[in-house]
Amino acid sequence: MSIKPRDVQVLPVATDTRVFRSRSWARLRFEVEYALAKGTTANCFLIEANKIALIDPPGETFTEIFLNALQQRVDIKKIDYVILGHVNPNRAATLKALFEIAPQITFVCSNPGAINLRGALENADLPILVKRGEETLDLGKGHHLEFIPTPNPRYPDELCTYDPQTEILYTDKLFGAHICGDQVFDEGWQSFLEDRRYYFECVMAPHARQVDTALEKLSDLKVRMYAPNHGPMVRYGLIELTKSYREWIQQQTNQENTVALIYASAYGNTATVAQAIAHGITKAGVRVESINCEFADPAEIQEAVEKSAGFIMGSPTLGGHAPTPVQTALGIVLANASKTKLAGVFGSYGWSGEAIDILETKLKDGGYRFGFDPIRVKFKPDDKTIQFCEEAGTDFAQAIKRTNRVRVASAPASSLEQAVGRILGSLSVVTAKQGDVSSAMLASWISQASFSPPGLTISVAKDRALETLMHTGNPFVVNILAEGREIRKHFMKNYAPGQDRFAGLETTDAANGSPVLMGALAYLECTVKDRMEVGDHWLVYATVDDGKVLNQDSVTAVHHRKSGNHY
Ligand SMILES: Cc1cc2nc3c(=O)[nH]c(=O)nc-3n(C[C@H](O)[C@H](O)[C@H](O)COP(=O)(O)O)c2cc1C
Repeated sequence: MSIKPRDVQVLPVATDTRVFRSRSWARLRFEVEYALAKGTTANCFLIEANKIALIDPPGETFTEIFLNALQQRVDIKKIDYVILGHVNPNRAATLKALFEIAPQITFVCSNPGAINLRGALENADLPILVKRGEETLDLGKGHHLEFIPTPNPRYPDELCTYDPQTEILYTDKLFGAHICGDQVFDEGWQSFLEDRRYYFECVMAPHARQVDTALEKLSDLKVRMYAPNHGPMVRYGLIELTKSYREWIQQQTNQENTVALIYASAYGNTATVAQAIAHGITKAGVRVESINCEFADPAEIQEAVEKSAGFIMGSPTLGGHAPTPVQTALGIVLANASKTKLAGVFGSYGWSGEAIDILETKLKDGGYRFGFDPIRVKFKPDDKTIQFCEEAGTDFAQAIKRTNRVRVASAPASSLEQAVGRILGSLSVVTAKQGDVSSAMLASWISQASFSPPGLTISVAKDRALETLMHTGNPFVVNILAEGREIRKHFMKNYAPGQDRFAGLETTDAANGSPVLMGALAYLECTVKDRMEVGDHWLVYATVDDGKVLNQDSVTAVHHRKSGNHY
């Protein structure tokens, strides 16, 4: 497959305002938020009034092409301000290059942002205007900018910027999506909702409480457009997306069980692992309360731990130790978390990883049970590790739900459940593979849905590992089983996170790359066209692109059930 090269798309979007969309058509990074592999855009905005301001230059993957594109539109030496919605080490290369060309620049960011920026640029004397929420910045011609700090544990320095002249709210991470394309705005916004939802689940759901506070702060502004860091600008679907965000937050806060995810990360690797674990937890219907040890006060950590059904601690190893804020948090956890709470440990390290050992030993000595074995990730995780972490998170959440479920074990199936149980479905194994990541799931809720084009629907429980590979555009294979128990038994097992689902089975790759089970009766090569949220499942509609009967003599395995409340 040929992929277009990275480029920068430039377009005027409002009075005196232009967007620079640095585009990557391929997956940009191995982080769970990029897992749908639709590429992304890093959006930067230029306001040219009496003073010139640049908002959110892109990360180092784009430094060169971005600066070239910028130089063609504006004299970089005349830029007065660079406003930063958040500062991360990845942006440092571009900021350094900009500052070298244009030493007249004054940076504008939040207070925690200023600390990060001085560190990232290794320059204690950087000219920085700190915005705490009260101060404005007048660029002239009506662009009298306002600033709204919207901190959260992942981005404690997040700062939104509002321009009353254009009524654009520059939202940084809020309202983004990782999609690449030519569309600058969100006309036909419904088609972006699935990607925005996925982005929300990965980036926002683990700190839903803080996102709620941010929306509250922003709700008084008269906004015509959201200008997020990634994906299309939000103009047409602004009201609906804001409403959806509120609903998605509500879904999180309504969950019965919470896991406290307590971590620190100096360079972002441990945070990436945390995000993958968090996604695995939230997709299983358990809420995550993220705590960044560096920015949380002891009372906040104590309260989160006391309220949660389990806790997971993560730390990088720096100089053979866990950073001091992690050690302090560990002390608070040991003093306040009852022994019945399920525990977990993870961390990114370089060569020895002592911090992970310290967390493991102290919690073990403290008498806690572990929901998964300590996860040790060398430097940056790859996509297999991300999958592993996500599945470990799901297992952790399921263990918590099992422990806390009020058992109504002997309640007989109601007549409705018994009747629903009489619906028959052929028994199949759905398989999918993208890059190095593959998964499989036994499925009986599959129906033919259309004839032209040939299409089917599959119901996938939200906490299934396979669910991540079943988004719009993804290929997969339905392996229809013959009568007999062998393959069925293979896939009925409980799999450990990241475990190869296909070990010991004869498989081949279909044309779309997904595994075909040679022992199946027939297989269908499919592409996901749409998905709909139906209670605790996703209903996936897919077209069948190709298929083959592998065994003419057997009959289709059928799944007989006694109740519609069980598989
Ligand atoms: C100053 C410094 C000291 C480090 N010391 C150790 C160490 O003692 N042992 C180790 O295993 N890794 C060490 N590392 C590697 C980090 O643990 C590794 O880069 C990790 O990915 C950082 O995680 P983070 O991105 O979440 O901060 C060190 C890295 C730095 C920059």
